[in-house]
Amino acid sequence: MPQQILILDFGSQYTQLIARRIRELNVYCEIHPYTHAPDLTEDIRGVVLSGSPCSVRDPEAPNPDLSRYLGRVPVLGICYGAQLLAHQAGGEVLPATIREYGRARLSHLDRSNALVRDLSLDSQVWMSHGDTIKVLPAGFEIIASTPEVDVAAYHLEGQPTYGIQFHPEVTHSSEGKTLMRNFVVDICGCDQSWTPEHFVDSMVLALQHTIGPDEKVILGLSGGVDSSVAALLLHRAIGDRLYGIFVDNGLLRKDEYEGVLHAYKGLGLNVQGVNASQEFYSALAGLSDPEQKRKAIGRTFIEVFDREAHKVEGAKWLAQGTIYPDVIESVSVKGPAVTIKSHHNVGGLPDRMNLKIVEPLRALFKDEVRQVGDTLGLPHNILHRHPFPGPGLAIRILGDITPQKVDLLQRADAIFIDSLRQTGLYDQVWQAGVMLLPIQSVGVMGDERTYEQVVALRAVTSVDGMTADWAHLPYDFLADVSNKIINQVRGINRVVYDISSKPPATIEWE
Ligand SMILES: Nc1ncnc2c1ncn2[C@@H]1O[C@H](COP(=O)(O)OP(=O)(O)OP(=O)(O)O)[C@@H](O)[C@H]1O
Ligand SMILES: O=c1[nH]c(=O)c2[nH+]cn([C@@H]3O[C@H](COP(=O)(O)O)[C@@H](O)[C@H]3O)c2[nH]1
Ligand SMILES: NC(=O)CC[C@H](N)C(=O)O
Ligand SMILES: [Mg+2]
Repeated sequence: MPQQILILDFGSQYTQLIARRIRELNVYCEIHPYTHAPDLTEDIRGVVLSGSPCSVRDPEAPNPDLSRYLGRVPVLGICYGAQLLAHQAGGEVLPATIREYGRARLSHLDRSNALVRDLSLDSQVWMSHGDTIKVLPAGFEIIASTPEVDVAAYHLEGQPTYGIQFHPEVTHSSEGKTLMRNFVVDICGCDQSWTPEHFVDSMVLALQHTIGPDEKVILGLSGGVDSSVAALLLHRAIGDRLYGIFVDNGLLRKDEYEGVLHAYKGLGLNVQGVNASQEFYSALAGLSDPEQKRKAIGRTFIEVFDREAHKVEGAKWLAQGTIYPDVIESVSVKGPAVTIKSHHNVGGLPDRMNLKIVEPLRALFKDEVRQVGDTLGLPHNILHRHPFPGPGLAIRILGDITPQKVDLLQRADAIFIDSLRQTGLYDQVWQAGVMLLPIQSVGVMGDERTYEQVVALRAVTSVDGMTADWAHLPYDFLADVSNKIINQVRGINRVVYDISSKPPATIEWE
């Protein structure tokens, strides 16, 4: 196991950001819910306690026994974490007279202290709290203050235990990164060796160790980043004992099936293309409810995949492109979120297949997956491909699905995406696509009345797809795309642009 920082999660909205900041320092870290705090092991070099929506004054609030860490490795409490350490040691945490959300500036700093050594006076920090530490326990010293908050940061004398009221993990804390570096590198002594190259080398060894010398692995490939990077890693570890399966569900974009297969062959991957369009169309026939469509697609994926996997004799493993946010969400302190959309998942294979699961990307965030892909030589067009949903165009055709509608949408979508590429706008938006609406509208073309379909263009900016804003594409660009679609795609006489953010809308329309 690499050296690591343990992050105990108390349910803060910023916990993943703490992990992001530590990973950016090339130090490995893991988030664990406070209810499952692991024992101290040699690889754990320090512990960060996250913030929380709870108040330490509430008898029901999280209050785990931290004695297994305190005094033995450095501990940094952030916001709730800081309040909790002070509260447990006999200090006093009270509701603040004014609740503080937003910017503040440091007005006092003890620069002899390693945590805040190179911060500047007047540095902006981000506050988000309703409680405040009024009285520090014996032995705790203040190392930073703001005009509103005396105890903006503290240190327990003689021990590597620290607390900060503000949030160094958010970018609004202008020297937050420096503070995190001081803790992780100087105080915990981590050596910043967690790099993509290091990850590739150690993961290849680990995969060779886990997967027996004659065992075969099956992997569903989609042409997307996650499954492609997983494939390259596995290929490096076990060569042609990796069997990739790429399913044409009849819902891919124009020329995508051939293009993706071609790219994979070029990478030396052992990939089988399976044309199952008719099966998907049959399963979708007559369905127009979004959830029913998603479920039918998920079911058909499993049937096709199951059948194809059985053709690979001696397969022992199923590989999946699961990434870290998927893992964290399933063990989150906040519990499972309500279902907005049922995401299809080829991973849901029937138990009777008896395959063991291998997930080489489970520890990585999306941008780290891209860095690893880059290290492994994944071509730019796959590496920076916009995300594309597994159910494909079926969730961009509102209402029931027919091959004719898929064909219409494929042509409109190709014009939009090609135009984005040609104008260099493709890399500036996070995801783009076209929606085929279940309505017709009146138009006039060459003096004749038309009564044809409407499409909506969708382009968003985002960091992780959880929230998104509509992309402010230039009017001239939109005008050009609209013209091209209406002139070149027979059956569409009107183009609109979707200007909804997420939330309250979602990126896909179904
Ligand atoms: N057409 C397909 N054929 C085979 N497997 C598929 C197909 N579409 C999706 N999958 C499987 O479903 C998984 C989930 O898809 P998802 O879109 O979340 O990830 P991805 O396609 O690998 O990457 P990205 O998020 O960049 O699109 C994929 O990793 C892949 O294993
Ligand atoms: O693999 C996938 N299977 C699915 O069922 C699925 N549904 C939505 N998406 C993608 O997820 C992101 C967020 O989409 P929404 O804002 O529409 O929920 C966007 O990037 C969507 O394209 C899916 N990806
Ligand atoms: N961001 C936080 O951790 C807040 C801690 C606590 N709920 C407070 O309001 O002070
Ligand atoms: Mg995908």
